[in-house]
Amino acid sequence: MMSKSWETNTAPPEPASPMPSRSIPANDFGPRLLLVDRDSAGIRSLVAGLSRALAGSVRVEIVTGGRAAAEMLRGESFDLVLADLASLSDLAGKVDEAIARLVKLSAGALLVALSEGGSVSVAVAAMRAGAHDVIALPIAPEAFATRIGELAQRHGKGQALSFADDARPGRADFEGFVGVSSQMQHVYDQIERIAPSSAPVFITGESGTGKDVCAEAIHSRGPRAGKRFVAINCAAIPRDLLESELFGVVRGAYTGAHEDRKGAAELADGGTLFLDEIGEMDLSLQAKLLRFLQTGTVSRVGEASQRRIDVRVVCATNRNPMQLITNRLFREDLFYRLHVLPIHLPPLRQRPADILVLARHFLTRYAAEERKRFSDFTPETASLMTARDWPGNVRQLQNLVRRLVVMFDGGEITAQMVTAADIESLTLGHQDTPAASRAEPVILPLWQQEQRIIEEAIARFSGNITLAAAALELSPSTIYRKRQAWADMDGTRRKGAA
Ligand SMILES: Nc1ncnc2c1ncn2[C@@H]1O[C@H](COP(=O)(O)OP(=O)(O)OP(=O)(O)O)[C@@H](O)[C@H]1O
Repeated sequence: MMSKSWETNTAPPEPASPMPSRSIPANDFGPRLLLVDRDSAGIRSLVAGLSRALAGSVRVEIVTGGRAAAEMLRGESFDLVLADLASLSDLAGKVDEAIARLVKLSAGALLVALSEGGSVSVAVAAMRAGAHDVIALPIAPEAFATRIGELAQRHGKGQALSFADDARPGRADFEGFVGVSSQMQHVYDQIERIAPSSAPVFITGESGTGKDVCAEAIHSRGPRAGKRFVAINCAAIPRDLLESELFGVVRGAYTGAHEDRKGAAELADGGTLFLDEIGEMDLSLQAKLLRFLQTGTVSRVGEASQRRIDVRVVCATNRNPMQLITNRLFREDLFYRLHVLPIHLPPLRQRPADILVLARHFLTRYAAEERKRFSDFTPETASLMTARDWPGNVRQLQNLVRRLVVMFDGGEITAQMVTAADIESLTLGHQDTPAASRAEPVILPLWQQEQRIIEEAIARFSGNITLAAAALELSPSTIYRKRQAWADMDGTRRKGAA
């Protein structure tokens, strides 16, 4: 087996020169990287830069070819496997087969494929076979390190693949974000690094992790800060209206178009256009968005002429974009146009250091708003809060603290108070059922139960979706999206019955 290794905290190799062959260090506390390549100076330079940026005594093993990689993976475990797709042909004839074999052998490692001028279909095949990501080469060393850091955070390898401290003290807040964790420091650094560029940004993260906050931070930190930031939520606007909301409309283009109107893209000219919940955009509008990104021009609905527009596009989704592509709900070509600078916001449960910091921040803010005096959380409550999973992320924590402040008069927040405030959200929508119907419960499909709970919450707040969403710890856009889906299902059923 052809293999070499180096340890970065002692003697990082010169980027373009051959790697020194070293024995494996006895002291083995840092991350472990396996590079599978074809002796490519470009790739080795990237890996040398990455390993210098990582914290700890990084050990890098290099093998040429997929078979050697498989052999290495059978005997040792790694934190990160970087596989140049062009070097795997000796392992299997097809890229997906080779990647699938490496994935199987590298259990627990982050597996990233590198593709030099590779086609989109090869990248998708590698992703489908289990690669965590495919990075197209060439790429700048800094962007490469950022991408690996982002993937490590996303796939729970943030601790093993943490970046060396750059001696700057951790920031407790940043452009609307509150959070001291190393994961959030990484997010702040990424925002600072990408803000000056005009390239599209693709933000991913579970609902409530702060994707809107992130988009605004990118705008505020960049050279377009003096111009407009225009956000459009692709899930909240009915499908038929989204095109005119995005690109504008001329008078008479359709019934109800009473006047010429600019769309979000035109309004954002010179500034930033934020496309939230991009995964919900339908395929025909995706084609128009792609054309806009390719040409930099828009046509209002009902108008033949083109208008040139200069916007920076930032988009966000809480869905897995690769899954959307696989299910043919999102165009691959549009994805690769938008996915130039990716940022992932880690869920709150993966950054427990932020939970109390955020809880105290919201307590201070809402207590001031409600003119009440709260001191702090009791130690027992603090550990209870830190141990929770927070599936609704920061939004759920924020709503809970807001309810606590509204429900209680002040003082120290106890575990009992938290439980009481929580029960309120859990029992929302439950009503006493007559004994007879309790005796023979009818089990409705999950979507119907969900629909009932959501509609009851909306009714309870007199039709105010924002308040209903807050009580249910959902985003308003999720409610809009679900209502649209139920309406579509209704329409389909009616058509079927006719
Ligand atoms: N790190 C943070 N610090 C302070 N507030 C935060 C942070 N993250 C999120 N928030 C707050 O949590 C709420 C939800 O954030 P945001 O709307 O940005 O989430 P999201 O990821 O876009 O959610 P969704 O996908 O449901 O739209 C907002 O009120 C936001 O201000």
